[in-house]
Amino acid sequence: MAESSFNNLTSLARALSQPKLELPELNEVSPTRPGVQVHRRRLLSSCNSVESTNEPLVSPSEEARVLVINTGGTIGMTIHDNVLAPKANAFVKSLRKLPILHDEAYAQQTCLYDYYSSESTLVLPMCKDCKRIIYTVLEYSPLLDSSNMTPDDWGRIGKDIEKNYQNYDGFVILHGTDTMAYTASALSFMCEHLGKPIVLTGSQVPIYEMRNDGRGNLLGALLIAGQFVIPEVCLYFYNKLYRGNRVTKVDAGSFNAFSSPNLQPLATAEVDITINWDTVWRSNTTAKFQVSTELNRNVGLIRLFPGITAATVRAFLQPPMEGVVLETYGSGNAPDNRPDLLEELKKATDSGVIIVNCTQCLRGTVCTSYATGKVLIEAGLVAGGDMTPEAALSKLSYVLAKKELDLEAKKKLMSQNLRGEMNVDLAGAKLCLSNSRFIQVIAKSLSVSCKEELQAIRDALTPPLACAAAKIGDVEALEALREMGTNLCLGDYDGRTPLHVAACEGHLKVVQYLLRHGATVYAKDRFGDTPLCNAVRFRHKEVVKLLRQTGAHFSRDKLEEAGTELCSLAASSDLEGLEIWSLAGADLYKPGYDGQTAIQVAQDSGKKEVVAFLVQIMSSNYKTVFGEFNSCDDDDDDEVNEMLCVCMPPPPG
Ligand SMILES: NC(=O)C[C@H](N)C(=O)O
Repeated sequence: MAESSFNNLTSLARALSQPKLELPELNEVSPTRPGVQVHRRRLLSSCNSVESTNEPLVSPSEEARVLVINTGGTIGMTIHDNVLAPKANAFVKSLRKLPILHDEAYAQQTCLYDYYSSESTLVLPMCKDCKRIIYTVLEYSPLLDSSNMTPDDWGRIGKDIEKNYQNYDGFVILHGTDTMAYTASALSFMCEHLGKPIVLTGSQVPIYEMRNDGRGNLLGALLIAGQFVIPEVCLYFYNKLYRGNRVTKVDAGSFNAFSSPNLQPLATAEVDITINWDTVWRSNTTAKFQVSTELNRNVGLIRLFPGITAATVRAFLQPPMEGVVLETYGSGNAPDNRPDLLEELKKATDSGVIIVNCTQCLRGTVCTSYATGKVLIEAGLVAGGDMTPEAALSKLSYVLAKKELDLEAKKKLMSQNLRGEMNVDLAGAKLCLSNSRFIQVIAKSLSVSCKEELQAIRDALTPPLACAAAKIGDVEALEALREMGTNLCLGDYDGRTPLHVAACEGHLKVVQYLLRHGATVYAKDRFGDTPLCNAVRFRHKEVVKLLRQTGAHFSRDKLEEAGTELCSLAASSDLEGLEIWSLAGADLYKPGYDGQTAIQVAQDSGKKEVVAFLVQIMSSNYKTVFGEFNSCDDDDDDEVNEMLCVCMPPPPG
């Protein structure tokens, strides 16, 4: 494998040295953004209360938006009758007074509250990279101690994320710590084809107290959700970002309350925030994000202990029980001298109950090294690998709710890795690029000795190599790079990913390949552009369609500026441009900076073919949204006419 990958890379290197081949030109693929943010600028200029500060105003392309869903937990609790309980409607007010969590001067200067029409929208002070993170807090009522949470609450969170998915770059869920590992695990399964970060956090001491861990946890979660495209449900606590379905609460009294025993953290927030990109889950889909709130409640956890009676096990496994996590000893062992117990387990699995074998140990995996483990396979249990009991339970709940699957298919899903919750490939650990000859040869010629330097070379070299392969449409080279462990969602020095480059070039096959192998449609380069913006700019219709199908969308600011862009395309009779903007999701009814819509511009300048073209797209968009209308039906005709009246200017006089 190493040899063939090396050969591929050699041919890639050879291809790169051919004179006819052009390396990606930054100017070509990184358009500037004329006419940006007209709407926000208008608001800014109408804002009278601008106080001058020394800080430069940040254009909205350098802003990220995060939705904070506050479900409760200690972070927002106060003491009543000597006990801690959640306090409603106090959280945002208190954040406003904390300069590390809200920059009031910037909010006033940029008319933040007017623009987002929300008093619950706040803004962090400027980040190191001059980025602003704007966050809106959605507070649930009632706020809950997480001991009171149920799967209904998980469903509510999931639905709120789904509803707001397009409007935010990331999501932070404030949650009590007691059941946070369960919620994080459940959300990780419920969120299908996730492309943006969802970060759960909370605290051990309320944010209102002088010494607390809430401020640091919230700040860290916001910085991660706003700055990095980590397409996972994560949990941030005490300077570490974990995969949500790998954590467990291990300490009731420490700020360091969580542990991820079988997977290293996804990121650490020390002097710098360092993301461990090799561990971050990579999306591999061309499907849109959706939340599945169907969960099966007939599931449970039972912990084996010496002397457990068969009667206890039998009672637990009675209908309506459909799925059970059995917490076993060590590497998945149970007594093999207890036929009564094994018989109860066998009876249950024969009658269709799925029983998953998870270890009681904090660290390690279930395997069949012992006779005492083998008996459980014979009893029909599914091996849970290194899953936490929290993850196994919520996975059961999610999988059992899939009505379209039969029992065998459900069991198979339980033993597969769905969201990085288990490691099923411990034996065949992948060849890592830092071990490959290619990198080693370069490292040697640069006299690199230590692992960190080798990694730095790998991280600097592989994204541009992947971008170069994307530029020439070379899927084979990309495959070779991937097989050697390259993370294809990483960007080059300008944050431009192979997907950006393939979108510019219109290489549909490469785009398809990348989307199935870890690329994210939400990657923004240093100019704030996504692959969708690039595909629109270079007019690659099929790529635009595929990116849209995968859930790509314009940002709020881009949608604002679309009106002006559409008017100028209409004025220059650019039908192709109008079509591609419409395919990319621009609203053809959106007025430009002077209040005119594209169709009005075309009408005023006598461009009949443009008017006809726009009417045609608008009516076919209308049919897609509202279904085919029957021309014999007067009511439907009225609806279409009404629609056309809206987009047409009023008759003269
Ligand atoms: N630290 C906490 O948040 C504990 C609290 N009882 C909760 O889970 O809501």
